[in-house]
Amino acid sequence: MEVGFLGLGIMGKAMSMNLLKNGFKVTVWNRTLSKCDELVEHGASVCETPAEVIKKCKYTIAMLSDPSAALSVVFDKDGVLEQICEGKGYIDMSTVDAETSLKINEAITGKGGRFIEGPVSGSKKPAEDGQLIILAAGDKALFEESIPAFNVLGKKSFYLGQVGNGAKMKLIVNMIMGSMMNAFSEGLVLADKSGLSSDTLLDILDLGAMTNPMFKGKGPSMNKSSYPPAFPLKHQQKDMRLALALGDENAVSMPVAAAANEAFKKARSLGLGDLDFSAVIEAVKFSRE
Ligand SMILES: NC(=O)C1=CN([C@@H]2O[C@H](COP(=O)(O)OP(=O)(O)OC[C@H]3O[C@@H](n4cnc5c(N)ncnc54)[C@H](OP(=O)(O)O)[C@@H]3O)[C@@H](O)[C@H]2O)C=CC1
Ligand SMILES: O=CCCC(=O)O
Repeated sequence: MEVGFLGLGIMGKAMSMNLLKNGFKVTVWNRTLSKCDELVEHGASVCETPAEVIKKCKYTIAMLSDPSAALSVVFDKDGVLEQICEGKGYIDMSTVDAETSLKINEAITGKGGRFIEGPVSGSKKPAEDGQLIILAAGDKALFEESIPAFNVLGKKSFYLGQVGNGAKMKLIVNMIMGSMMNAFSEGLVLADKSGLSSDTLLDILDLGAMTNPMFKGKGPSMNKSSYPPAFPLKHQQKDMRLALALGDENAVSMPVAAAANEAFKKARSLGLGDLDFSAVIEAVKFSRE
């Protein structure tokens, strides 16, 4: 199976590498073209524009930073829309809001192409290991045709119905994650400021009802003030912002998520946006100094 891949950031690079290792022919494009070099060394072909990738491949996956990037790659000059047509499928796995996904769906299907959204849960390591959780929605036949690729990229693929449902589900999952990360950060800082060992706190949490891979995976490095980016903080704040907008639309009061969003905004204003989202603990420390 031959696939195109647009966007080689932390996730896109790991996902496209995984497809290559599992026997897929992959044609890549990235805005900063030099980021394609490593993939080419592993057997990928490269194109200079998204339109060229779409022209070459029956199926193209995108993994881009945010709504504005997802829209620009489709609608701008040399973008996806210039070559999408009947017989071609576009699979956007970026985390965006439902409105963005619906706009892209309308444009793609208006040209005779097929579209699904497929945002993912899971970060850099699950992407490298093919252990993502795929939250797909849209054209059912395209979803089924994408299963061989999804089985390489992920451990489970959900089909959630109409376009927009995947985006909404993903934002809800990440809203919960961002709120949890804030509560966790406050606990670690409070333990430390109260004269307790935050490493011991991790051991205690790990033995009880709140044990989870996020606390277990990120806690030790947070206690060392180390935040190598797996999931960039700026993207987590984007997801909180989009989830809060979904709350607005549905008149759901979400004070916990709103407070978490403020902490992520504070962390961005401190210049921490490109670090891992666990760096939000620095905003908690800052507010207590
Ligand atoms: N990292 C993670 O753990 C996870 C991330 N996600 C989501 O996946 C998506 C990608 O995340 P991640 O790989 O971490 O992000 P990165 O910031 O590492 O990569 C972002 C990608 O988007 C491209 N891009 C940004 N703006 C534009 C634009 N205007 N036009 C074209 N391309 C653009 C970048 O290109 P360039 O290299 O030129 O800057 C890069 O390829 C995001 O939506 C994120 O929320 C979902 C699950 C987990
Ligand atoms: O969107 C990013 C999700 C990160 C994760 O699920 O660990």
